[in-house]
Amino acid sequence: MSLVSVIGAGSLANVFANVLHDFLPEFKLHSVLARNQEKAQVFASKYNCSAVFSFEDFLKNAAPVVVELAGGAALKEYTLPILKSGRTLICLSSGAFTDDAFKQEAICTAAKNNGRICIVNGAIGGLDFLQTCALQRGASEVVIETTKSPKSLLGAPALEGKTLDLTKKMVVFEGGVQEAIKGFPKNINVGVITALASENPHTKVKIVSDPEVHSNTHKIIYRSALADAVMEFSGKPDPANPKSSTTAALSAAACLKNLYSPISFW
Ligand SMILES: NC(=O)C1=CN([C@@H]2O[C@H](COP(=O)(O)OP(=O)(O)OC[C@H]3O[C@@H](n4cnc5c(N)ncnc54)[C@H](O)[C@@H]3O)[C@@H](O)[C@H]2O)C=CC1
Ligand SMILES: O=C([O-])CC(=O)C(=O)O
Repeated sequence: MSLVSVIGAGSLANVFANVLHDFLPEFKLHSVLARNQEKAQVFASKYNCSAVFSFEDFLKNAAPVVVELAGGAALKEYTLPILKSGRTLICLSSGAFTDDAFKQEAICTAAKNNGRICIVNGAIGGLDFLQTCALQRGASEVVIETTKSPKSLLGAPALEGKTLDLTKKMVVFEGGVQEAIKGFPKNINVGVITALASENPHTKVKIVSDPEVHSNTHKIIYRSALADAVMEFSGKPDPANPKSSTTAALSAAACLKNLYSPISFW
């Protein structure tokens, strides 16, 4: 049985733990690092793992694979020490890697210490295709259009002081990935990973608020001399947190499964 530790005891961490418990009995949750003590105790007793509240204590005893399901700030704070300890870090809040200096330091730290960073597909798919095409570079266009209901977008820093029309479809953002993740840190990690996997820093992001939708939809348009693709992913918002699609947590579980499996799908 392989052990895994998680950072965060929120919506996606619970989905992840459930999937492990119900469908991947070859894995056992070892520990959870959390901020909210009450949530963490409930999580720890439900999934029979230990709850830890200090990162230093967590790192001393963490499993060889750590899964981040906590947010960009947490990922930035914990990535380097986790990699220095030679562990594998599976991460969801990959928007943190728009900071190029941080990304390069993480890669160097992983390389030096036999650590590993796995950026998962999260709420989308197709990172394999984008990375495959990036081997010959030169994408002429990469666009991601994300559509969510207003309640999935509310609370985003970019919307502060603005009125979001709760009755009409509207474009709430158009621009680059850097600006997008700053303005919508809990909504557009998928935009960052699209840009990273396609190695296209000019990836364009459009975010649409649509009161009529009941899914989080991400449409990726990729064009290059080598191949064109249109990929659209529509996932149900997690009932506990409508900002996040439930499949994002499943994607971390699938990544974990691939890490240990004699057969993997790339
Ligand atoms: N790549 C992707 O496709 C997606 C990525 N995400 C990322 O996953 C994150 C988690 O999503 P949810 O579970 O829905 O959010 P959530 O808000 O339900 O849960 C996050 C949990 O992490 C905890 N947390 C925050 N900072 C922490 C820290 N420094 N140490 C320990 N715990 C900490 C919070 O207390 C909270 O319980 C999102 O913030 C987002 O960055 C979410 C959806 C899709
Ligand atoms: O869950 C989703 O649909 C996408 C998301 O929040 C993100 O990429 O941050």
